[in-house]
Amino acid sequence: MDPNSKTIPSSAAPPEKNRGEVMAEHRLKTSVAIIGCGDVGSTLAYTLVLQPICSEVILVDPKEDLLQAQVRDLGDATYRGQTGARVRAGTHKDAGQADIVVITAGAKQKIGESRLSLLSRNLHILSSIFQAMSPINPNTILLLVANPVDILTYFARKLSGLPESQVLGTGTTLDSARLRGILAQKADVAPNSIDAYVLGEHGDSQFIAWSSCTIGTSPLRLALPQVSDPAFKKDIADHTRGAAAAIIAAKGCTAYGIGMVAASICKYILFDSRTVRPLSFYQPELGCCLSMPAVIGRKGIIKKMPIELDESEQKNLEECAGNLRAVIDGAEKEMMADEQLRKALEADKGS
Ligand SMILES: NC(=O)C1=CN([C@@H]2O[C@H](COP(=O)(O)OP(=O)(O)OC[C@H]3O[C@@H](n4cnc5c(N)ncnc54)[C@H](O)[C@@H]3O)[C@@H](O)[C@H]2O)C=CC1
Ligand SMILES: CC(=O)C(=O)O
Repeated sequence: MDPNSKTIPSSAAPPEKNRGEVMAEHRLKTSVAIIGCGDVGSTLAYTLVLQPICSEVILVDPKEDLLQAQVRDLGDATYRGQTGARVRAGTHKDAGQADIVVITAGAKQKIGESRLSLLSRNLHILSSIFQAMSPINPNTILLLVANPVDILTYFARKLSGLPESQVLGTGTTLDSARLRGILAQKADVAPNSIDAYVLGEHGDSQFIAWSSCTIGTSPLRLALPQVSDPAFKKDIADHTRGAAAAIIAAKGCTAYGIGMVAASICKYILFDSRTVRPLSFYQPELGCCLSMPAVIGRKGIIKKMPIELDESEQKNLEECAGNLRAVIDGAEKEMMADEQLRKALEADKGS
């Protein structure tokens, strides 16, 4: 062989790629579809295009003028091309082929309204979305954001026909971020030095897993002795549970917190990062979807992470599951009375 030749001999094995190269190549081809580009969907899209998370963001919304305007505005934010992400409008069918489909479509709470009051409206929207996306990419990961997120995650699992591990809701990740924020203020440390979870419903029956909270490696009772006072714990829990209502009362929606939470979950999935977060996913022993700590990766929920709950937290969990189960039972009856929803549910039973 000519020693000066630059041609690679055909028998040479291609050089092995390291994990970074594999992930970079993978990132070149990854798409996140966002169904619903109102306040939450557009904030999520903005958060995604500012970080190197995916190569393409597909927006879907029946409000054509809003959709085109969001795509143009977000496109303007990508002009420097630092992350390489592109934004485009798509149909529900296009979205169903994406690597991740994030569902933010639906009604939102008005002042004083609870998340559960949105159920009937948002269940109809959810069912129509799955009909329009069908046939969905069997490897897609579905991330539910629209409320009531635990109940919609439960029905998305049924309506999509996807494996349980591929259907998850943002759940109490946002509530846990709020909890870490307030505990960080009280303890005068950075929020990322705190490990503290809100579990159960992303809603009124949520509870804090106090017994497992730590700051650094210190149990909370050592790092923040005020937690021995029940009134202090109640204030923290009320502050965390009431955060959404307080923000909505003043500005009409919450968007930045959930935008960051949902974008981070997309990143954990696409980077196969195996990060632990409290996500809403199906709990067979409880018969509903609610948030428990889980390991997230490229295939969705990789596994449930065990957590020790004390007696009162275990009671909270069971009460929370009982409430959610009662709402699911009521919604299933409503679905059976509604022709379109009944067909969607029966199609799932037949598959
Ligand atoms: N899980 C969480 O932590 C959070 C959940 N949310 C929930 O997210 C949802 C969206 O909130 P916002 O963006 O503020 O509401 P929004 O009203 O600003 O936007 C909703 C969008 O969904 C669109 N939409 C309706 N039907 C659709 C369909 N079939 N396909 C595609 N798009 C459709 C609407 O046209 C609208 O543009 C609400 O249910 C809200 O409660 C909001 C914040 C946090
Ligand atoms: C709206 C909502 O669910 C939240 O901000 O927690």
